[in-house]
Amino acid sequence: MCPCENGIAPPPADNSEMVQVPLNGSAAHSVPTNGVNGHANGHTNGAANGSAPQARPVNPYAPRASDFLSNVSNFSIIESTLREGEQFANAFFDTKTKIAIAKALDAFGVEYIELTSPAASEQSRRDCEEICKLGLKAKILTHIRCHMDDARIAVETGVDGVDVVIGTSSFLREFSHGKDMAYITKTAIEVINYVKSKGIEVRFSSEDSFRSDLVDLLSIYQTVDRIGVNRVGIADTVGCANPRQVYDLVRTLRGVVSCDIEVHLHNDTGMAIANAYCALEAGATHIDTSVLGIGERVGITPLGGLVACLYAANPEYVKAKYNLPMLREIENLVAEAVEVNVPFMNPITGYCAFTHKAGIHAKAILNNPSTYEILKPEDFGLTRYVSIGHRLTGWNAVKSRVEQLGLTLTDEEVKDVTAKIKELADVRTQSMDDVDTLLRVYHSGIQSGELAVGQKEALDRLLIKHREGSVTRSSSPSPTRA
Ligand SMILES: CC(=O)SCCNC(=O)CCNC(=O)[C@H](O)C(C)(C)COP(=O)(O)OP(=O)(O)OC[C@H]1O[C@@H](n2cnc3c(N)ncnc32)[C@H](O)[C@@H]1OP(=O)(O)O
Ligand SMILES: O=C(O)CCC(=O)C(=O)O
Ligand SMILES: [Zn+2]
Repeated sequence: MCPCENGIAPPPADNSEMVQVPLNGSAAHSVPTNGVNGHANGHTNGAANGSAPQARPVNPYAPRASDFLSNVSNFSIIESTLREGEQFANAFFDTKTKIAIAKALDAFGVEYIELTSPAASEQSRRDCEEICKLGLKAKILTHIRCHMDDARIAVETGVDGVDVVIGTSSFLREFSHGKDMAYITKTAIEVINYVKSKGIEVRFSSEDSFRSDLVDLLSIYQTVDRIGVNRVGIADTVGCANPRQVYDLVRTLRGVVSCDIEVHLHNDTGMAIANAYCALEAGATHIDTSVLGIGERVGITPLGGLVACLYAANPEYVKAKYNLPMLREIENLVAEAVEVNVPFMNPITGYCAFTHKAGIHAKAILNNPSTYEILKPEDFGLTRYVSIGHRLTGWNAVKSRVEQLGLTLTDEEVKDVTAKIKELADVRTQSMDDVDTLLRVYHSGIQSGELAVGQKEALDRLLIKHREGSVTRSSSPSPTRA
């Protein structure tokens, strides 16, 4: 079976159907670079496969030093699984689970953890206090309405900061809270001054920013900036924005306020990661995430996807900042808590994230993983796989398995046995055991002289004999980690 077919299961424990390929040595991972991003000292492996070393190619798309506004390599994550994530339809986090998630996020290294409003319920308030007492490295924030009642409750919980939000679009002004911009501004000033007077951080955010009037927005952001708010937030509450709109709004705001800029981006049209990236390029400083992106409707920028995207831009920066091998554990923890599976195509941790299948890919990957990988699995504590028991396989992938099994075949013989794999795989995908058995039977036939290249009937006879038990079976060794 194709490893991707059953999209929600993890890779088979015995690695059947896949070959693990070496991560070091001649297969060293390198990424073409212009020298600005973290792969500056990477090296291509032109010598692999016997060819001469090649000049390092320049990547015209890597971040440029001239992007003076860009914070792609200078940002903080506000992790909102315990706030926005609690708004996911399936979410119910008891205190123990909230603490486990908060500790895991802290160990991963997120800079902020945002918690549900203590005004939401008595238990929410108690949980907020509990998490504040854990002594985590991450700063603890809570998220409230722009209202003095909520602010008073929030500052009593022991949080390091309060995230204040109020809708500014005509939709929300008319159908949610019913307040005009003058009232919103007046209340925002009162709440911000109050929170500041308690000596903790305060952020002011306009909900539904992209459907709000630009003049209203800039005017209120400028006002709160002048009174010393720590951050202003832009929220794509309905997930309607595209990367260019995000870039433009953040870029404009960057010219208007001197405080930090946070973005909160919903994923209704699948833009949340791209939008977050563009926000950083335009000068945003803080990105809201949740594990697996959980939140209202289809949620917000996922932590893992954002990390993948920013790692691709600057691996060394992201590796130094976060404990990347923890990502899988955190996603599994949250997935279990909200009773979902990690999606098969999830960046980094998806079932097939590091599985290579087609023969053309497999050959190149075996020579140099950078050919078809922008993320190094080992940086995330994960392993690369090459799947070979299918009709898209190629002789180079098969040769690598032959060598892993310690068998000796000529290239011509490997091509011959590859043709047999394809013939069998035209009927059904071959498991790793099936492939290994075929390779062993083929090898012993060649050794004993019962078989030569191109003798299809002789090979079929040997396989039937093997199936009938007249050839001693030996079990396949599990592929070893290089
Ligand atoms: C886009 C977002 O995700 S914002 C964050 C959403 N988070 C939450 O809603 C937290 C969980 N919510 C709750 O527990 C409850 O909704 C509470 C405790 C906040 C309020 O509960 P209730 O008082 O029963 O009001 P209800 O939820 O029905 O309506 C929201 C009220 O807040 C007002 N409101 C809505 N947004 C805001 C805001 N940003 N700032 C100030 N007031 C607001 C509404 O006008 C409405 O007021 P009303 O009681 O005068 O009608
Ligand atoms: O507080 C914010 O910035 C965002 C609030 C929110 O969840 C949203 O607008 O979708
Ligand atoms: Zn949201």
